[in-house]
Amino acid sequence: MIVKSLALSDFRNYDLQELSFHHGINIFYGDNAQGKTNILEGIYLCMTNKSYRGSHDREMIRFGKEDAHLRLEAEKKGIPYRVDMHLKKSKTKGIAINGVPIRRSSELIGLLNVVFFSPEDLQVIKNGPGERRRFLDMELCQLDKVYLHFLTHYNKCLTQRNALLKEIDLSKDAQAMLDVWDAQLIQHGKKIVQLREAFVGEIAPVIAQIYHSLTGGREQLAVSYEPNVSADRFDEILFLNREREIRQKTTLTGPHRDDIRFRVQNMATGQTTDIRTFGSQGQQRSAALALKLAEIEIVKRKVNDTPVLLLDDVLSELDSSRQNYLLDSIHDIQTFITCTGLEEFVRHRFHMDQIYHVERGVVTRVNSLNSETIF
Ligand SMILES: Nc1ncnc2c1ncn2[C@@H]1O[C@H](COP(=O)(O)OP(=O)(O)OP(=O)(O)O)[C@@H](O)[C@H]1O
Repeated sequence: MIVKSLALSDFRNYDLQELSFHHGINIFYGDNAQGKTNILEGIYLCMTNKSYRGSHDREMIRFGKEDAHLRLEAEKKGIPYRVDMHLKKSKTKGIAINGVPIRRSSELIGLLNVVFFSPEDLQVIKNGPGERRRFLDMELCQLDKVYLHFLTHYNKCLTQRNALLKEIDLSKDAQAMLDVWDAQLIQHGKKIVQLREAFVGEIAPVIAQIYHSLTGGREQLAVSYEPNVSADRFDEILFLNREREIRQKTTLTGPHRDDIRFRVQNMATGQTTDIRTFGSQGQQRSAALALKLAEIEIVKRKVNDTPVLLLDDVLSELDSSRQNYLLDSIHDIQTFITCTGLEEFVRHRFHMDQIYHVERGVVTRVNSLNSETIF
């Protein structure tokens, strides 16, 4: 799929900006804090209803304004889509798809497919399990509406159950209320565990294959799902943990405590290491890159079309062999890259289809490169 255009008004540091894009590689370059990431954020927001940075709607509205408007035109499998978004300071945003307002924002999710890659994603292996769960959730929600449904209900239920645990005594009435929440937690939690298990099972061999070629066959990566509790034993373990949860006033059992394990085997020595805690920075970065590239592959398989790729300042964080690997892998995908300068692109002869210069919330198309633009 491709994003054809984006129009922003009063979004972040943009007053009015209209942009059309190339179906290949689009580069946004400029100094720090000029508005490059804001463009990617606008694209991502229109495609997923969420800010990749986790910002609230009101934070994305231009300082001093009450509303922001975004319009994105895309094409998926030859079918055109238009997303209009109206962000409001103190009300929920309005969204229309092809001119028709939607009642629930979940209707937008999964319609268009995007993969975002930022320097923070390179930390996903070494950071805490919350980041790895976030990866699972973001992927699964885009690919599976059923997952989104279970996750939303599970999270609501978890919040209610934790609120009850904060107040609960051991009286019969309170325990009966807990039983009600437990039944729902189990019902939705089991589905989440099963869907995560299937997803990791599918993505693991793809990650392994990419990692293998990234390391020139020297290392093998095994990725596995590490559920806090298996779907079969959820009821039993939740019941066993009840007293402890009442004492600690929080839910200790369930997929909100899951993780993904990354183990690397050195082919020469046979030694296996859990790279979440013992990996070198290089191993953790290669695994994170493999994870992102596998994400693209899985979207391609499931949707039968390529996702759009957003690379936010990520190339400068990779060494040249990983840069080359990444850029070689994405030749058939519409890509948006932000960077502070073009020097590296020119030096390594990386392919660029359209270049934009970003300065103080104004984007201009660069039609020819000269030494002034590059250095
Ligand atoms: N709601 C807002 N209203 C107006 N300006 C904003 C708003 N939110 C952020 N900004 C401005 O946007 C700019 C940051 O933009 P952005 O994050 O896109 O930078 P960037 O060009 O990607 O920089 P870097 O290379 O440092 O990542 C800052 O100048 C910031 O003050």
